[in-house]
Amino acid sequence: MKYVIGVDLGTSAVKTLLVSQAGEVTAEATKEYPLYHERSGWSEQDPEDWVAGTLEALKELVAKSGVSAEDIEGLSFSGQMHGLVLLDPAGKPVRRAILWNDTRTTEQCRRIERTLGEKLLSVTRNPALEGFTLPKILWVREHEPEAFAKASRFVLPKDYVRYRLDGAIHMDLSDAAGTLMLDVAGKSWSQDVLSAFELAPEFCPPLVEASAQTGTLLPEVASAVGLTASTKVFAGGADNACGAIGSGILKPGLTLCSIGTSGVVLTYEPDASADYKGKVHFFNHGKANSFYAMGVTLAAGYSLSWFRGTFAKGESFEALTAGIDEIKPGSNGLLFTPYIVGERTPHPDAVIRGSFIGMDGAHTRAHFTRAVMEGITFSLNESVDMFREAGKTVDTIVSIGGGAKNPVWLQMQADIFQAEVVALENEQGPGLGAAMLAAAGCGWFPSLDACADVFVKRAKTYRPIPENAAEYAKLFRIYQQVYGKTKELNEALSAFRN
Ligand SMILES: Nc1ncnc2c1ncn2[C@@H]1O[C@H](COP(=O)(O)OP(=O)(O)O)[C@@H](O)[C@H]1O
Ligand SMILES: O=C(CO)[C@@H](O)[C@H](O)COP(=O)(O)O
Repeated sequence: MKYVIGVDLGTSAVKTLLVSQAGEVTAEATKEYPLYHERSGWSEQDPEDWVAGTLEALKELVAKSGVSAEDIEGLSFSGQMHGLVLLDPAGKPVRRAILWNDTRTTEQCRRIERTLGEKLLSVTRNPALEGFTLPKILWVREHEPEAFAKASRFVLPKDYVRYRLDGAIHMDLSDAAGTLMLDVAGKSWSQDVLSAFELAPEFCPPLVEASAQTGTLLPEVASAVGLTASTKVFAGGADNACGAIGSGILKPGLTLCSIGTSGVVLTYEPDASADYKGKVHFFNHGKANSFYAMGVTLAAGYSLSWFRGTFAKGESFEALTAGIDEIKPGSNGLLFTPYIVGERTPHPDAVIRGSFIGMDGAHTRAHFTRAVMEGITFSLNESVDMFREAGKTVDTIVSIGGGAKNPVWLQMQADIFQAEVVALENEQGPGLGAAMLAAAGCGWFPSLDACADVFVKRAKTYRPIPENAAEYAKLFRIYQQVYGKTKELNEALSAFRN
C-alpha cells in the first residue's frame, strides 16, 4: 500500500495526516504553536515555530504509523491564508509573520481603495480588507522601513514551510488570490497593482497550480523526519481551497462550512463570471481553472477558545460544552456576537468588538458557552443568507474544522442554517485536501474529482429540527440588530484599547 501526507498549517496548530491509497487516514500528529497579540488588533506568529512544529509532527507521524518511508510517495500542504512572511535575499524572515486575523491596516486599505478605484474589484475580485496581504506589505514599508529594506520578496505561511522542506520558493494560485495582488481571473500577478504600489515583479514568487510538484524533500529534512529524499513535494493550497477539496466541494451546488480559528461558508464557482460586488471573497480554487466565493467570520472557533482560555482554563472543549444540549435554543435570552477581533462578513469592520446581550442572574457558564456557539453560527448564517439572496440554493452543507467535532454544534448548524449538515468521517478537511493534491499529483487518480470519490467519506447527516429552526429564525433577526446598535459604542470604546 502507498501513502501520502497532508500538512495543514493552521493558526492554532500544524496538523499532519498520513493517508493511504484507499483514502484511509492511518495516522495523525499535531503540534501547537503560540500566537502573539502584542496590541489590540495585532496577531503574529514566528515562522520558525511553524517549521519546528511541522518537522516534529512529521517525525511523530511517520514513527507512530509504522509505515515504511519508501511507501510514502508524496506530501502537500494546506495553509492559513494571507499571512505576510517577508524574506531577505538569503531566504530568512526579516520579522515575525503578520497573520490573516491582524487588523492593524485599516489606513492602508483605504489607500488601496483610493489608488486602485474600480480595478480593485475588477482585477483582484475582492475588497481591501485588513487581513489580506497587500495592506500588510504597505504597513511594514511605512512603519518598519528598516525591516522592509532587508526584504527582497514575500511568501505566504505554507510557502515558507514548503521552502524549508524542498528548498524552492513558489506560491500557488489559490493562496496568491488572497494577497490582493493577483489578477484572479487572469491567473497572474497584476502589473496594475504592482506598479500602483511600486512593488517590483521579483518581489512576488513564481506562481504554480496547487497540484504542481515543486520538488522533493531536502536530504537533511528527509533524514530528520524519517522520510526518504525522493518523497515528492507538491505546492498545496490555501486552507479554505484545500478544505473544499477535502470535503468534495468540486462542482456547483455544494456548500462548505468550516469552523477553525476563523469560520467560513464557501460555495464552488465553475468560472470567474459570478459578481458578488465584493460582499464575499472570490478566490481561485485548488482545482485548476475553478473558483469559490466565501464569507468569513474572523473569530469563529477562536471565540470559543478565547472563552475557554479566559473562563475555563485547562479544561477540554468536551468539558466546557458538557450540558449545553440541555439548554434550549436562545440560551435563555443570552446573545453573543463573535466580533472579538473585529469582523469581515457581512461587516468589514476592524473596530467593532463582541457583546453578550441579555445577561441574567440565572445564567450559568453553560448558558454562556452555548450562547458563544450560537453567536458564531449566527454570524456564519449571515453568509448563508447572502448566498441565498444571490440566488444560490443552499440545502446541503458539509461541515468541517474543529467545531465539527461537536455533535451538538452540528445539530445547531442544521437548525440555524435551515439546511442538512453533513459531517465527514474525519473533520480535518484541509489536511485531507492537501493529501488529495499529493495523491492526484502522484498520478494515483486522473483528477481531483476521481480522488474525492475515494477519499471523501461522509459520516452522519444532521437535519433541521423544525421547532428549533423556528426559534432560531426569530433569534437571528435579533442577532442581526446587535451590530448596528453596538457600532458607535465600540467606536467610542476603541480609544481605551491598548
Ligand atoms: N470538541 C470540540 N467542541 C467544540 N469546538 C471544538 C472542539 N474541538 C475543537 N473545537 C473548536 O475548533 C477550533 C480549532 O479548530 P481547527 O480546525 O483545529 O483550527 P485551525 O485550523 O484554525 O488551527 C477551536 O478553536 C474550537 O473552537
Ligand atoms: O483569512 C482566512 C480566509 O480568508 C482564514 O480562513 C485563514 O485562512 C485562517 O484559517 P483557519 O486557521 O481558521 O483555518
